[in-house]
Amino acid sequence: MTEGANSISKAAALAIPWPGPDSHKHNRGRLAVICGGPLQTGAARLAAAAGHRVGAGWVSLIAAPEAAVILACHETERLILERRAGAQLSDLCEGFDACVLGPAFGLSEAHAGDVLDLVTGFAKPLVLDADALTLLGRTGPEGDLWQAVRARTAPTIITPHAGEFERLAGDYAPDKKAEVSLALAQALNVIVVHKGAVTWVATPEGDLAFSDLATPFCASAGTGDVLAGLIGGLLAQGMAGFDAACAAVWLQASAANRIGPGLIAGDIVSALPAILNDLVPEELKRN
Ligand SMILES: NC(=O)C1=CN([C@@H]2O[C@H](COP(=O)(O)OP(=O)(O)OC[C@H]3O[C@@H](n4cnc5c(N)ncnc54)[C@H](O)[C@@H]3O)[C@@H](O)[C@H]2O)[C@@H](O)CC1
Ligand SMILES: Nc1ncnc2c1ncn2[C@@H]1O[C@H](COP(=O)(O)OP(=O)(O)O)[C@@H](O)[C@H]1O
Repeated sequence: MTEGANSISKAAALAIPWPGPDSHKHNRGRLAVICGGPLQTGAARLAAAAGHRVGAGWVSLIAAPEAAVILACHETERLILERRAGAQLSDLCEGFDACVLGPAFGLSEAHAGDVLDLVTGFAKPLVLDADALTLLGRTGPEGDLWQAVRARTAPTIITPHAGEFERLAGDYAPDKKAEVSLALAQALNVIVVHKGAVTWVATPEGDLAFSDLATPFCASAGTGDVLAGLIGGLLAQGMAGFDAACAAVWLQASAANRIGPGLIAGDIVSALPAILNDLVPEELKRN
């Protein structure tokens, strides 16, 4: 079944959108990243910074007041959107082109309700990662949330690591990673980015690609949050789901490889401009 799978190469990243003379911050893609509680803001900040670096022109972090104050102490370029009691995430995300939900979000019933609200009410491309996937695994195929994800018409990209994948689809043999990724993509009607030393990207239509490019120094907290943000940033700029996922996987691996030993997640974000400069059309290149 994996015979038709493509190895993700630089060509995937050459397809990313570039700004032109008519670009301004609001038409380069507006990305929303949903933040968790006040002690858990780092993961969303990593995702938001990655989405911003990869070209989204306007990136907002959406957080409850206690977390918004923490964000305000850290953020310079990202906008902070305070979520007052009773406000629905789907309402706050109106006007954004894509959204990332899950990194360090939380696992309570209220969080599960928020995930269901956004999955149902946000009709644009959505990246579900981390806690959003754990909550999805809890409801299982018969649950409201699973059914709501299946019913979405806008692209949904999920980015499970092996532990999160098992919560969604159960145990699998290591040599069946491609097959189980495709099966989950079909079962959930989503694009699956099944992370690890080999990362597989699978769609419900049967597209399949893989990357084994990334340094094992990627095995470090927050690197998956960066990947989720990269995908979100590319989706916000209008890239199709599978293309955005493949490009983000290549960019994350290439930026990480440029750092190597000592890598921590934020370094991937910092290494991106150099990687992008190697890809950008000549007239936009830094000299
Ligand atoms: N800067 C931050 O604030 C960060 C916050 N994070 C958040 O921390 C919370 C816990 O994240 P975890 O990723 O530990 O998720 P989980 O706590 O959901 O899963 C970890 C469990 O899964 C198992 N597992 C199996 N295969 C694994 C694999 N390939 N990679 C990771 N775990 C695997 C582990 O043994 C462990 O028991 C999430 O909310 C996450 O978003 C992380 O994203 C790291 C960075
Ligand atoms: N051994 C490895 N070799 C290459 N890449 C890895 C390895 N382990 C993890 N990664 C990559 O690092 C990232 C880790 O993501 P994840 O586990 O979700 O981290 P976090 O939740 O802390 O952000 C993924 O992109 C994954 O593909």
